Amino acid sequence: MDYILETKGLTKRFSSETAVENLEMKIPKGEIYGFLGPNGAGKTTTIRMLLGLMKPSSGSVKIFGQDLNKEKINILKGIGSLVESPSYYPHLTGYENLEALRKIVGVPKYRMNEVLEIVKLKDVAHKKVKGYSLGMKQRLGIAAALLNHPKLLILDEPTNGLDPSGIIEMRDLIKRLPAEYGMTVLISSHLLSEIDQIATSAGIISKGKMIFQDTIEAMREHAQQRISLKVNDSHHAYQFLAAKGEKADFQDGIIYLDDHTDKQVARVVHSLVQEGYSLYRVEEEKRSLEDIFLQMTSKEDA
Ligand SMILES: Nc1ncnc2c1ncn2[C@@H]1O[C@H](COP(=O)(O)OP(=O)(O)OP(=O)(O)O)[C@@H](O)[C@H]1O
Repeated sequence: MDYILETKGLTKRFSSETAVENLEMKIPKGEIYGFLGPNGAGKTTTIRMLLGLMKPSSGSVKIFGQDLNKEKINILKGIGSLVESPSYYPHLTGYENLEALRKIVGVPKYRMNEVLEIVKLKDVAHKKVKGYSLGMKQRLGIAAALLNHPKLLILDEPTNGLDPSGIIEMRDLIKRLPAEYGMTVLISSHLLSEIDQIATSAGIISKGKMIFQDTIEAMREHAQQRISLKVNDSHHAYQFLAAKGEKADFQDGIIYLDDHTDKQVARVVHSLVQEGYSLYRVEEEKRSLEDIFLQMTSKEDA
């Protein structure tokens, strides 16, 4: 697997507590990686270490296949980030604020219009920033982060404090980045629903430890409990499935399938129909992702 970012045993201890403990973060190239955890879980501390803003107590960070400790300047050239709400000169326009940053980054002027186009701020670029909504200010921050054509974009809670329309705009913007610009995105959030809607893979951190890391589909599969099948002549249908070695239960005339993937469910349905059974219902008894998330993070409390 081609990881654009990989940490090994990443740990940060403050005098009284361990904020990040033995983190093995793996971000595949081209993904939107949702870094999810309750407030105080250690997301910002991790992100600060990934950006070289804070020194780890132990462990290492590899980005673009290079060690952050050794190749910091080179690596940071390929990263764009939005870590805190950016501060602007309120009496200058969005364009003028961005222009000041462009000069620091040292990219050609034509890049200004490109990034304003990406974040959809072209129409308001010549208005003063003091009239911008928080969402517009955040998108201007992303425009600045995109100036140097980053391969990796790191966003710490970019939707915090935004109103619903601001959240939708931000979400749409982030979703376009991998496909249209070949970027990989790391986005942190304390809201599962947000990660569920934006990310393609996810890591869940709780009390400084990574408690889950996989694709979003795998995370959703965790939320799947069991499939119930309502069939005619259900007792015989159950015996037929059991004889075939399916992991199934039978209760009150209903057949339940445990731990079945979509493909396995399709296979069971197909074989029942082929055998001549009438299938009335195939239903999923589902715990919500939110339940799973709460369960995972509260387990750590126990
Ligand atoms: N400079 C510091 N000195 C001491 N403790 C710190 C420092 N920075 C963070 N911490 C502690 O480390 C833990 C993790 O904090 P962190 O800000 O990384 O969490 P977070 O997941 O980003 O949460 P939030 O979303 O609330 O910012 C917290 O308990 C916090 O109090």
